[in-house]
Amino acid sequence: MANYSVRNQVAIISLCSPPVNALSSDVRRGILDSLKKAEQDVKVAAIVICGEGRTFCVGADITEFKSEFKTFPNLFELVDILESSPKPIVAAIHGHAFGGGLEVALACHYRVALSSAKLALPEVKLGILPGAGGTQRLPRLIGIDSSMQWIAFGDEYSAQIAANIGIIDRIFPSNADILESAVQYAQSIIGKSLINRRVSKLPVKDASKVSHIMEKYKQIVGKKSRGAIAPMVCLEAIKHAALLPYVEGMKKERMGIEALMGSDQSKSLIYMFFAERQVRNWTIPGTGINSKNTKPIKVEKVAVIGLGTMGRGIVLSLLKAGIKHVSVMELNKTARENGLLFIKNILEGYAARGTISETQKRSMVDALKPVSNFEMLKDTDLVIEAVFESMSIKKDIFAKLGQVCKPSAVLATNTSALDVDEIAMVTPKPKQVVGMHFFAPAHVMKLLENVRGSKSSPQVIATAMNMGQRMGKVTVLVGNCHGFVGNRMFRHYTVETDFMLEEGAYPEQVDTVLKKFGFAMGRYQVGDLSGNDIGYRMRTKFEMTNKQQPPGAPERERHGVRYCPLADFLVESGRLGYKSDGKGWFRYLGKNRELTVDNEVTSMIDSYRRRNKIVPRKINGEEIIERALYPLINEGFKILEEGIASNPMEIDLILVHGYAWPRHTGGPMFYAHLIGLPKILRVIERHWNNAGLREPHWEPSKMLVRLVKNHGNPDIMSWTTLERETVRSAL
Ligand SMILES: CCC/C=C/C(=O)SCCNC(=O)CCNC(=O)[C@H](O)C(C)(C)COP(=O)([O-])OP(=O)([O-])OC[C@H]1O[C@@H](n2cnc3c(N)ncnc32)[C@H](O)[C@@H]1OP(=O)([O-])[O-]
Repeated sequence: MANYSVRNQVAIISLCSPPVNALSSDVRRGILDSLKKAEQDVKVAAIVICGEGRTFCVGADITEFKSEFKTFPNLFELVDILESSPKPIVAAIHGHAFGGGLEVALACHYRVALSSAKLALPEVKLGILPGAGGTQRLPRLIGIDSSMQWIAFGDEYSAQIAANIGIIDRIFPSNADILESAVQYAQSIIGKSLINRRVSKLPVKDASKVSHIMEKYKQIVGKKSRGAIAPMVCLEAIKHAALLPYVEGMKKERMGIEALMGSDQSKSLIYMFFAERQVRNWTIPGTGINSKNTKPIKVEKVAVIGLGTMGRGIVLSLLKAGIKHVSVMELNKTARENGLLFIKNILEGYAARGTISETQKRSMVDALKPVSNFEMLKDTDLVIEAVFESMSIKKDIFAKLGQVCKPSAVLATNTSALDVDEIAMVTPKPKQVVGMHFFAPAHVMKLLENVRGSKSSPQVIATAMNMGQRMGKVTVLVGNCHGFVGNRMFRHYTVETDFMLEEGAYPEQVDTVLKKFGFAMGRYQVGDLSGNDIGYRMRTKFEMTNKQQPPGAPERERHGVRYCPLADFLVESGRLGYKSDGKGWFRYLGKNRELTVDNEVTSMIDSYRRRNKIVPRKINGEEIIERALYPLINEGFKILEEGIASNPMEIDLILVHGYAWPRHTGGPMFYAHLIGLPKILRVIERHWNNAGLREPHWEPSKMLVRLVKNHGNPDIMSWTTLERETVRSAL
């Protein structure tokens, strides 16, 4: 709803829909009713629209998208009604003016804001476009170029930046009373002509350059938002602002939003939006323990052990989260000095870019406390171990931590695959131990996969979850198993793509198909970037690499299971990727490290096929997608079945935020839901029937089989409940 009052000739319409004043049908109706009152009241000479509570308005109510166009006034009707008001309207912005909220503001005749306010048209991140005149009004205020930047990427901007380019007419200090300031401002413009204040009537300044600007953004969008439809539709809509009168442009905008709203990509992105919020409410499956009934312990002092790539990023994440005491322990002098220098340089960079102030930078540097022995960690609240991935080294460290740390200290390991329970058992209090699996570089990557050991106490879990949220991470709680959720699933993707190389595909073909699907890079380019030796080291642990095999051992089999040694040959011939002189699955040439196909790799694959008498066959894009992605989805169902993740959203967040799975498909589980579970199962069963135990990753998940058998293609939100019911009724 919207509240209405009048103060000294100024009518105040305040949006009131906690917590973020989304523009539900009630709020839109409230604005319209209040506007009518203000227009009819002869004592009112100007109008202020503001938001109650913590924010101005975050835009359309996403939960009402299905009925958005049906109820009067919908948003695009409302903005035109506002703009045509004969009385001047001032938008008073604090907190956020996002999406439809900013479009309402653009329809007002003046916009004022607190300096702390943030503005954005982020609809593209929901797979739609700013369909309430945003694509038509913004270019008339700030030009085509800036509008494409704002709308096609949906990023947020400070009120000051918005003022610099002409969106905001007056900025007030962040501690000012926005309503009071806006009312005074409104009084100052009473009686002024509205002729140049109706944005839809203004010309687009850089309209003549539209084709050139459009080309520029098409290129950027093509690279940055691979496979996403909405950014291109946004660009088209903005182009129409330059080429057509406002009314015609609005018709095009409407066509654009009608095409996008309800599309699979939009559904996926909206699912992601709610998943990112839902995941804060963690739960331990089958126990009744959850975020609502468990409190974290208070964490003031944190320690990080190890200042390698992971440790440095973790320290930076803690500093950014405002932790005032971060002990860092690295026994190797060079690594310690390099690590501290790296951290300080990054902080300098943040300060130079204005991401943090000089004062904040100084206090972050002051918070760093290098320590040289375990004794010095005795009053630390949370220790995060981030040393080399070796069970014996980690056990050594945890044994020492168990001796010196206070009993309430939370002891976390940043392992990416090792058994958290085994590590915990060397301490006197395994319930204090938890996994915190960060992703490199940890100060950049949004994902934190927290691992509950079988003994981790609820309070310890709550503390790790709370710390992740304080660091601004998408923090997902998972159970303890080899590779946890992400690495466990992703392994099948690499295994199966390598099998396709054996059978007839080439790395460039596989990568092209995966990039078309939406991955920023294909599986082989990612291998080259992160280093093909990483996987090799892992395979070495399980005695699987080519070099470890005794003479005469079958080349394409390990422990009775199908195996492709091509990745081993690559590493054993020194092709680790970017870092080995630009040689990996591909060759990276020149200053820009241009990716090129390398005949050496092609010959290696060809001769391997000849040696093994494999007759190559044509593998099409559909097969590549199915074989690369479906085994991974199958593993996702096994993870749900085992209670390692408590719902599909958690799995999807991990793959999207940690493994660059394209967000606009909603993650592997949502993608499976869109494709339809019966089709997914059919393909999995076909491969399983052909390969059997030689390819165990194709063994269908029992949960997937049960869901399809009993419910066909149930809604993703019901999967875990239906599974629980089926299992319970079978007992
Ligand atoms: C149709 C014509 C064209 C117009 C299109 C649009 O405007 S499209 C819209 C374009 N606008 C956007 O895309 C903006 C989307 N919103 C955001 O990006 C962020 O909310 C924020 C950055 C504005 C504030 O972050 P923050 O960390 O301070 O807060 P928070 O994120 O935790 O949210 C608090 C609660 O509010 C909920 N909720 C939030 N927004 C909406 C909404 N629009 N609707 C419904 N609900 C919404 C959110 O789910 C959460 O609920 P929970 O979990 O407590 O039950």
